Amino acid sequence: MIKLVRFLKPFTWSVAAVLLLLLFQSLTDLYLPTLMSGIVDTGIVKGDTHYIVNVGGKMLFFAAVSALCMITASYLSAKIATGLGRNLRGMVFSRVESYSLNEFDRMGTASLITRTTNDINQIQQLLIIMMRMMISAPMMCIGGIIMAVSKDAVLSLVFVVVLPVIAGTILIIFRKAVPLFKAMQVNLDQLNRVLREGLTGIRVIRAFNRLEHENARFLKANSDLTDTAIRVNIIMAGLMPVMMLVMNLSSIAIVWFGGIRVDKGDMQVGDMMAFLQYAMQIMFSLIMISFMFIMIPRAEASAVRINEVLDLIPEIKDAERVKKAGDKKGFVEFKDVTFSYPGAEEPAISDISFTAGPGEVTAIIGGTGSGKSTLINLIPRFYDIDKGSILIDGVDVREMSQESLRSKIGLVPQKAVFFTGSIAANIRYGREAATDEEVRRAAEIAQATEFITGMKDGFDSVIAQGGTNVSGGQKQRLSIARALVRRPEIYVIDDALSALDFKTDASLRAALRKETACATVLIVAQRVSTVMDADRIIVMDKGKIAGIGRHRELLNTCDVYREIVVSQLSEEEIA
Ligand SMILES: Nc1ncnc2c1ncn2[C@@H]1O[C@H](COP(=O)(O)OP(=O)(O)OP(=O)(O)O)[C@@H](O)[C@H]1O
Repeated sequence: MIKLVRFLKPFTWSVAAVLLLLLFQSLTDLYLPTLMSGIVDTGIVKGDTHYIVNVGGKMLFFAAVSALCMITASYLSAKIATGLGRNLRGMVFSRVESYSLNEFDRMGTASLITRTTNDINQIQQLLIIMMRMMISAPMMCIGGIIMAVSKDAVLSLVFVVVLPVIAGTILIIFRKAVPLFKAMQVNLDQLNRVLREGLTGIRVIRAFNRLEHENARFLKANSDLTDTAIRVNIIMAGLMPVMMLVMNLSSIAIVWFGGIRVDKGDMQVGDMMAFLQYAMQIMFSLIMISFMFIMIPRAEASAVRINEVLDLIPEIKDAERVKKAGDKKGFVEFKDVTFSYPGAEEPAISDISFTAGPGEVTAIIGGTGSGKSTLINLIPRFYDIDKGSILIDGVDVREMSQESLRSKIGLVPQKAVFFTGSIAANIRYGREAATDEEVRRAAEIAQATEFITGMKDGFDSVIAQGGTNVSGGQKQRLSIARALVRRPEIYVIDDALSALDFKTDASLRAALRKETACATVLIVAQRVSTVMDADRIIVMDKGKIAGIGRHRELLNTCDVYREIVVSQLSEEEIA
C-alpha cells in the first residue's frame, strides 16, 4: 500500500491541511474536559457565575472551532480520496489498455473490472478513515493519557487493567477478521466472473436450458460472498459490544475509585469528571485505531491487486529507437516465424515463411485450430513471436512503433466487436476524419447499404451494447466497412465472410477486389470459393504450412488442400 502513497503527490497541500486541521481539532477536544472541570470545581462549587459564563463561552468557542476543523477536514479528505480514486482508475484503465493480449489472458476481464472498481473503492475508503484517524486517534490516545495522569496519577492505574483488555480484544478480532477480508475479495472476483458469463452468454444458456445450472452457479458464488461477509460482520459486530462493556465497566471503576478519592479529599469532583471524559476519549481512540488496523489489511489486499495491474509491464512495447517504414507500402514478409502461446507445450505456428505485396490477395485456409488466426494476429503485433521475424515494408514489427504499424492495417476480426453508438460512428471508428460520403461508400462496398438504409434511422441507427441488434452477417459487413474507411495499406481479414450467403460473399469479394486493388490483402477463409481466385493460397495444417501457391497448382501438389477442396466442391467445379 505504501507504493500507492506516491499517487497522493498531487494532493500534498490538501493532505497537509487535513492533518493540520485534525491536529487543531484534537487539541481543542483535549482541552474541553479541563475547561469543564474548572467550571465544576471553581464555578459551581464556589458559586462563581461570572466564571461559569466566561469559561462556558470559552468552551462553546473551542467546541465550534473543533466542529469547524472537523467539517473542513472531512470535506477535504473526501475530496482527496475521490480524487485519488479517479486518478487510480484512470491509470489502471490506461495501463490495461496498453496490455498485450497475453496480459489480458493472464489477468482475466472480470478480475480487471473488480480491480478498477471495488479495489479502488477500498483504497478510497481507507484513505478517508486514515486521514481522519491517523492524527486524531494517536493524539487523543496519548494526549488523553497525559491529561488523565495529570489530573490524577493514582486513578490512572485503572488504565493498567483496562488498556491490555482492549488491546487483547482488538488483537483477537484482528487475527480472525483479516483472513476473511482477504477471502471476501476473492469471492467478489468469483461473483463478477460468474455474473459476466451469465450475462454475456444468456443466449447459449437459454438455448441449452442451462438456466438452473447458471442460477446454481451464481447462487454458490453469491452465497460464498454472503457467508464470508456475514462471518466478518459477526466478528466486527462483536467488537462494539465488547468495547462498550469495557468502557462502561471502566466508567464504573473510575466513578467508584474516584468517588472514594473525592471523599477523602484527594481529588476534586470536576477533575474526576474530566478524568472520566479523558478515559472515554482514550478508549474511543483505541476503537478507532483498531478499525483502522482492521481496514488496512483489507485495503492492503486491494492495493496489491491494483499494484499488480500497474506494475505489470506490457510485454509488447515500443523499442527505444523506433524505425520508420521505408517507401515501400504494404509489403508483408514472414521469415521462419515460430510462435507459442504462454504455457502451451507446442508452438501454435512454426517455421512460417511467405511474402505478400500490394495488389495481391493472400488467402489462408486450413482446418480449425491449424493456426490461421494466430498467424494473422501476429501482423498487428498482438503477440511477440519466439523465433524468426515479421517484416512490414522491410522493417521488423518489433522495431516499428505500434501506432505506425497499426495505422497501416485495416483489421476485420473473426468476432466483430462494436461500441454503443450509431452505425456511422462505428464505421468511422476506422478513421475519425472520414466524411459522410466515405462512410457511405465503405458501406456500399461492404454490401451493407441495403440493410442500413432498411433500418429506421439509416446510418444514424444505434447499435446496441455488444451489437445485439444486428445479425452475424450484418456485423461482419459493418466490420469490413470499418476497415475500408481506414484506407489501409494492408487488409487483415480473419474469417469475416463466413456468415455471408454465397451471393453476398461473391459480390462483396468482387467489390473488395476493386477497392483494394493497390493494397495487400490477407484473408483467412473456410470456403474454397472465397480463396480460389487469390494470388496466393497458404494452406495451414497443424501450425505449419502444408503448401503455398495458386488454386490449380495446389490441387496438384498439396494433399491437404485437395482434401479441403474435395470436401466442398463438386467434381465439375473442381474440373
Ligand atoms: N489465446 C490463446 N491462448 C492459448 N492458446 C491459444 C490461444 N488462441 C489459440 N490458441 C491455440 O492455438 C492453436 C491455433 O489456434 P487458431 O485460433 O490460430 O486456429 P485457427 O486456424 O484460426 O482456427 P479456427 O479456424 O477454428 O478459427 C489452437 O490449438 C488453439 O487452441
